[in-house]
Amino acid sequence: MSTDDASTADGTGANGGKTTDERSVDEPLVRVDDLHKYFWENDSVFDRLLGGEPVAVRAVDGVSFDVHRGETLGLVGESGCGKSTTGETLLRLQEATDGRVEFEGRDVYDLGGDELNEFRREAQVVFQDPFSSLDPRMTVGEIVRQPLDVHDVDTDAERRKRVRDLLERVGLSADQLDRYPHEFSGGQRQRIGIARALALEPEFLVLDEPTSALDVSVQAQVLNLLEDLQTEFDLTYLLISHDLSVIRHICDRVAVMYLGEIVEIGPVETIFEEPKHPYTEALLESVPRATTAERDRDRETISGDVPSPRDPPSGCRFRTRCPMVIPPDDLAIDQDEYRAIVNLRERIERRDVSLESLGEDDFDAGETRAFVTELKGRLLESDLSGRHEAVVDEALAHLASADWDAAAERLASTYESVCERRNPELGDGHHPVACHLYDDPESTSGTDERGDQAGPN
Ligand SMILES: Nc1ncnc2c1ncn2[C@@H]1O[C@H](COP(=O)(O)OP(=O)(O)OP(=O)(O)O)[C@@H](O)[C@H]1O
Repeated sequence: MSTDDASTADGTGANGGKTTDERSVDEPLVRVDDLHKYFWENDSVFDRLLGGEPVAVRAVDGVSFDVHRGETLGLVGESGCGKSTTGETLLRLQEATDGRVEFEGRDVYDLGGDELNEFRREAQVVFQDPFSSLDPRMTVGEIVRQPLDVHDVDTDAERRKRVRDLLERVGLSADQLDRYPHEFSGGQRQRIGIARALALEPEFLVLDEPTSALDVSVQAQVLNLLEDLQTEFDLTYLLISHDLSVIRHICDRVAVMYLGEIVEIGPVETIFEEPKHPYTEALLESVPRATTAERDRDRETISGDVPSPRDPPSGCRFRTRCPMVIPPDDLAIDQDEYRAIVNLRERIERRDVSLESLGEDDFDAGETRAFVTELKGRLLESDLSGRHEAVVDEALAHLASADWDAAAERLASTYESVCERRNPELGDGHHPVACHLYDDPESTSGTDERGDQAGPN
């Protein structure tokens, strides 16, 4: 958690004559602006034989946020939504595809020479897996000392003293310097990883799932250690986690990520008590409940899988799983019925409906009716109300002649949602959310329709 006093020891003078306190108010330590990281994949033999264009995996697709001095910003979301790639790209461990990252006001991607070295000292990372991130052939002393050697910091004797101090500070004994990683438990190894990250006295740490490989009993100890170190060394954290209880324990603010984008950001208590985005609500709903009374309530999970970042849905990326997708203005329909028709539409658009056993082509009118009734029974769990049943019947009748496009168009013409046409913007302020449920009708009425955005090349 941030401390009230986020100032550093150097006092006044730097940065245009502002004191560090003034800087802490108006200038974030890290500023991420429209960051993109695409991985280009064209690796399968098939792809090469067909000579197809490489397909971008849009791991991070236009992410913007600030990290203020002394705070812990959490980055949360399901596996594969781009959290680690965001952390690694902003540290310049991966090359960005597009966008800008500033650290203390300087563009990280423009740094070279001494300035880059300094950034490498100031911004460090602690990885998830303390078993694979420590070199098994090095002693613990060598591991913690390595960054000091690489950056040629201090004299030999000072380095040795610093390593001993660091080990003690993270709760290990300086007598354990000559031992190897395999001689330590998971929690102790993570403490070694933290000591190594602190060796160069950084200002900023990316903590990438720092406790998720640890036993639950050890997790809280490591989180408490991270909190203590933050206060003692004026550290700023970006904490990446899929675990909401970890986020709640340690973060000041939370950014919620879905499929390469940030969908909501705000103070931790606000996000937990008054979530706005249906994805945030669904994430919170899917957390196991602490009390028996809470456990008795139905626990909802988020339906379906995260779509592929190679081909994300148009418009709002969560719309394919969203329990609150917005029907057209002129359509009176309840959400369950709308969701059933939206799902049916998607299957038809993907041609993911088996028609084989129903026969194909050359139906007469009576047979077409029977075809539609049979197909509807297979595809929909419950009956639709009058008007909607008629539209769905018309659409399914096109499938009797395997006219997939006509079926999809019939449904699109009645049921197309704003959620698929436009990608909602996150906006600014204390608690912004990227969801059309929160659109201001005045300001969005003239907005460009942006479906599947082209993104950077
Ligand atoms: N080197 C790579 N090449 C191709 N695709 C990649 C690469 N690294 C990550 N990805 C893809 O980018 C997307 C985002 O991955 P990332 O690891 O950043 O997600 P995450 O939210 O951190 O998930 P997790 O918690 O599982 O690590 C995933 O679809 C992943 O498969």
